[in-house]
Amino acid sequence: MADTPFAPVILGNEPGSFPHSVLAERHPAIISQVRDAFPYGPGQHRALDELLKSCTEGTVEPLPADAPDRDRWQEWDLADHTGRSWYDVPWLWSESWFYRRLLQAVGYFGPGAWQGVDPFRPFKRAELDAPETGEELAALDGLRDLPEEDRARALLHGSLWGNRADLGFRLSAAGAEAREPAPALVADDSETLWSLLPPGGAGTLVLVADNAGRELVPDLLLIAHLLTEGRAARVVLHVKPYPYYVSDATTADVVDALRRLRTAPGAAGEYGRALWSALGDGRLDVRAHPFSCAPLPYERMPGDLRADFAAATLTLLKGDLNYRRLVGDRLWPPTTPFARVTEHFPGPVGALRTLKSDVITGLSARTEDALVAAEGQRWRTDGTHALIQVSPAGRGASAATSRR
Ligand SMILES: O=P(O)(O)OC[C@@]1(O)O[C@H](CO)[C@@H](O)[C@@H]1O
Repeated sequence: MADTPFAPVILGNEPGSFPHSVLAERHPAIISQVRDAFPYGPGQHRALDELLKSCTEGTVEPLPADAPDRDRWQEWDLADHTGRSWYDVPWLWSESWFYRRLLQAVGYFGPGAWQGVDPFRPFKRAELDAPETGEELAALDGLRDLPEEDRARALLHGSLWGNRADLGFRLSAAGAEAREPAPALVADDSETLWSLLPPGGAGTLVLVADNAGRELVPDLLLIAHLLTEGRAARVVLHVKPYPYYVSDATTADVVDALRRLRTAPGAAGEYGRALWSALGDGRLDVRAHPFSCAPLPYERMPGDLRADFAAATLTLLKGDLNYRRLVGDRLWPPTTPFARVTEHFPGPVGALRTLKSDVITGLSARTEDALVAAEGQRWRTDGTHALIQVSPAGRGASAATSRR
């Protein structure tokens, strides 16, 4: 990134800042929610107590010698951060570390009876079963008679705004759901997006999912539309290999959402059944790559994942965390071009995100000025603004074109 301005990596050590509040308040709140949701035994309670102490006033500790992912975390900078306060290492890193340690505390990685029991499952299930989800699905019937472009646009916006449904975010942004979203996007490259996914195109879309439940459902509906209308011949859906950031989608969550969709009445049920058969014949594929839970920016992705993204016509990343990982978790000047900070990406890439952390790029000076004049800096984190950003040419794009 030759002439990209210097931008500091975000740490969590500034009291009063959003990252600090996540470490000092959100993580302890998550521990107590998880503790209340399961009949854990004394060993798990002890481990949760230790985690609470470590994450609020302790330092990063090594993983046990028999941890199955020890080598991976060594590659992911664990040795560099061991012994340092959680607040003094990159915020992106300490957040991922928190979820890794929480799963360890409740026995998720086993061995033992609690192996594989998702500590966030009750919260995710409650969302999927909520009456609002049924209402959103029923509303799909109203789209039936619209021209294809209008349905595509409505489903794209459904997927975008679905990103407000983030359970971790709601823990610390009280009233976030109740606040009205701002309808105008702070950046909107949707024309470029649609030019990469034209009707009758034979391309592959990679969609990197974010939250389960009320975000994953509209993501799946968008995918169903793209496949059934021939805007994508194939879709690869990337999810998390283990529970993460409370509501992030895993394969089990995809299955839950598909079962919910398949049995819904009307258009939603049709979409659900179309997705079910697309999985059966390989037009839709689900992947859960270990790097999806890595505490690192995508710039450091491993070769096999890079190859997956390079082979896609377009990779769309959902949500705030994926955005931070895509552009780098740094305090960029907001007018830094999105295309420049995503140059490292191996192919065309886009972001669908509601703004829930300080990181932002690709704004016009006019948009930034208007946001600051109206709201100070609150627009960055309160989840009421959204963007669609697309860069049609990552570094590997020319090489990948021949494969598309
Ligand atoms: O990725 P998502 O679900 O859109 O948002 C994740 C999030 O809630 O978690 C981080 C703070 O913990 C922020 O980046 C963001 O607010």
